[in-house]
Parts: sequence; C-alpha cells; structure tokens
Amino acid sequence: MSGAQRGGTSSPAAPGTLDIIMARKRRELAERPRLAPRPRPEPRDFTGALLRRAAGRPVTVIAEVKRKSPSGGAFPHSDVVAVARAYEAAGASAISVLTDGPDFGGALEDLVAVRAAVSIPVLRKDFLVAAREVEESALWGADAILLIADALEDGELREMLATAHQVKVAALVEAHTEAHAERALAAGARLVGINNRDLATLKTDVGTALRVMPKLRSRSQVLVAESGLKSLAELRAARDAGADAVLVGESLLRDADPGRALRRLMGEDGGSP
Ligand SMILES: O=C(O)c1ccccc1NCC(=O)[C@H](O)[C@H](O)COP(=O)(O)O
Repeated sequence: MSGAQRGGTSSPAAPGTLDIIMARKRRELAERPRLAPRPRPEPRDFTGALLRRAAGRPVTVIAEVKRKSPSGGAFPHSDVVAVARAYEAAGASAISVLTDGPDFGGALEDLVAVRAAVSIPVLRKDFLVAAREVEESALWGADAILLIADALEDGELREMLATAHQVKVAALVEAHTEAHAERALAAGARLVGINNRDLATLKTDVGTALRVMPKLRSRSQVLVAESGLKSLAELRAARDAGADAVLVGESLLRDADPGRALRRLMGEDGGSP
C-alpha cells in the first residue's frame, strides 16, 4: 500500500520511510529461498501475558530491544540479550525484538538468543510481507509477530492472520490511523496496536493512541499503545483510553540502565496506579 493510497488521493506522493522499507522487504523476500525448517520451541502465551497486569501497575509493558532505528539513530546498548534479561527482571510482560538488519541492526538470531535468555513471550518485530514469513517466525521461536496494517493489502492481512492462527503464533496488528485499525479488525485481528509514530514521516504524537483506542476498545481483545512513551503519566493516560499494554523502546534504551528505566516508567517509585 503506497503513500498515495494511504492518503486516499490519486495524485502521486513521495514514498515515506515505511514504503521504502516495505519495498526492500518485498525484494529481499523474492530473492531468498525459504528458511530451513528447525525444531520449534513450545509457544508462550503472549495474549495472556499482556492481560495479566500486576497490582500497582497501570498497564503491562512490552519492552523493546533494538540497536538503532531510522528516527532514533544508534542506541547505547548493543547486547540485546543483556537488555532483555534486565527488562524481564524489572517486570516486563513480553520482549519485542527487532529482527530487521539494515534499519534496526537486528537479526533472527537475536530473536533466538533473547528467547533462550528469558522466560516471558517474545514478539518478532519486523516488516513481514508474506504468510511464509509468519511460518518461519514461528519456527524461529516467535511467540508473536507484528503485522503493519498500513503497509499490507486486505488480502495479505487476512492470509497472514490465518497463517498465524494455524501455526499458533499471536499476531499484533498495528495501525497508525482509525481507518487502518478498522481494516485490521475487519481482517480478523484480535490484538490491535495503535502506533503513535507515523511510519511515513516518523513524526510521533503520543495523543494518537489516546484518540483512536476508545473507538476500538469494545471490539479488541487486547489494545496496545505504541511508540514515544516516556513517563508514568503517559502510561496512565494510555490505560484510561483503553490500553491493556504499551510497547516501549527508545525511552528505556536511552538510559544507561534500561531495567531501572523500566521500573521507573511503571511507577515502581511508590506512586499510585
Ligand atoms: O522507530 C522508527 O524510526 C521506525 C521507522 C520506520 C518503521 C518503524 C519504526 N519504528 C517501529 C516502532 O514504531 C517502534 O519500534 C516501537 O513502537 C517502539 O517505539 P519507541 O518506544 O518510540 O522506541
């Protein structure tokens, strides 16, 4: 789905960052053979983990590991396994692992290593474009995958969701706008993420999820507010707008101690939930 289609006009639009990444992903997939099968570890319950909120915390947290990002540049922690362990010790409910190499410095091997190092569910965060990658993600140990509604056609979304269901991997379907979130629900998504970051322009507005989530609450099993979250007040606002969980990376990864940063974010300083 191109930038022009996203804008709903017929005039040509310059491709945004997401369009450029998705075009690269489609090329890479067309050029590589199917990954060799491997024994799959027993899946962990991603949905259940996001819905089991500890007393005193406003929401559950999916804490993200990545070495760099297009909007944030390089992060000061290259050992993603050590960071994931620190997140788990601090009370993260799940870990999001960026497996894209060129833009995020990740690899599928990071997913395997992180999953072996923690006992909570692991989300494969990448820019998946085909059902075959959903199967591969499951074999490489993903308990959940991310699908980006803004970048996938309805048919692709449906097929990838059906495959996720078949191979028993949870699918978090992300959207930036209400219209794409409605497409996600119509395609059968039960776990919906609202990304505060516009992946075309990389502008982030933490009010985005607050505006969109109340319209989806009654029809989503799990609602996740994503990107740009930095404070306990923002987590409380996300909860009040209907979020079960938040997905947080950069504000934790900028801290010298990402585990401590996560505790602070969740209000482990004695504040009320
Ligand atoms: O973050 C980017 O620069 C980016 C660019 C292009 C596509 C996706 C991108 N990020 C994905 C995400 O939205 C975040 O990794 C995730 O939601 C965590 O956000 P943050 O807490 O702001 O690191």
